[in-house]
Amino acid sequence: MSPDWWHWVASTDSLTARLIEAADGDFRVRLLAQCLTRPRRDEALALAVSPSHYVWCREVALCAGERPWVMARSVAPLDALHGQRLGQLGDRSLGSWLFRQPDLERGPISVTAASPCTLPSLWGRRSEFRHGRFRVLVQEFFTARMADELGLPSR
Ligand SMILES: C=C(O[C@@H]1C=C(C(=O)O)C=C[C@H]1O)C(=O)O
Repeated sequence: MSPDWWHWVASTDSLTARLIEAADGDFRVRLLAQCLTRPRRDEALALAVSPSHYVWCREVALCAGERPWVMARSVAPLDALHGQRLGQLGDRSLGSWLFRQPDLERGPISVTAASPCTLPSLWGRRSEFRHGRFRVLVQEFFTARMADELGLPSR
């Protein structure tokens, strides 16, 4: 992986904050879906939950203006979701809420070249955030559009 991509994929601070800066403030979260659903098999494994148990799922496009730079899919087990009021996030960034939690912990970031989302992406990463008993697996896929617009290499 090139150092330019490593700067994005391996960062442990808020991706939202980095995107706001890179997009010169013209950053938007486009909510694509927010629902209760069964996790994908790899998500169930990562969260150590049964694939038959429902999870909270949120899919967004993190955009510079109208142009998707990152596609994100976050899934959280329901048992510790109560009282987190994430259903009202709407087009506010999940990160803007996560990084306000004083006891936030972030697990290791795993990287993949695969991308299950529709838009072509060059790199994907995922990590688990914890805040008390609350856990959320956050998966982000960096699009080829972002690479083009930021002059990032193809790998
Ligand atoms: C975890 C963060 O939040 C980002 C925002 C998301 C959202 O609004 O659903 C999802 C994943 C992240 O890319 C972050 O800012 O690092």
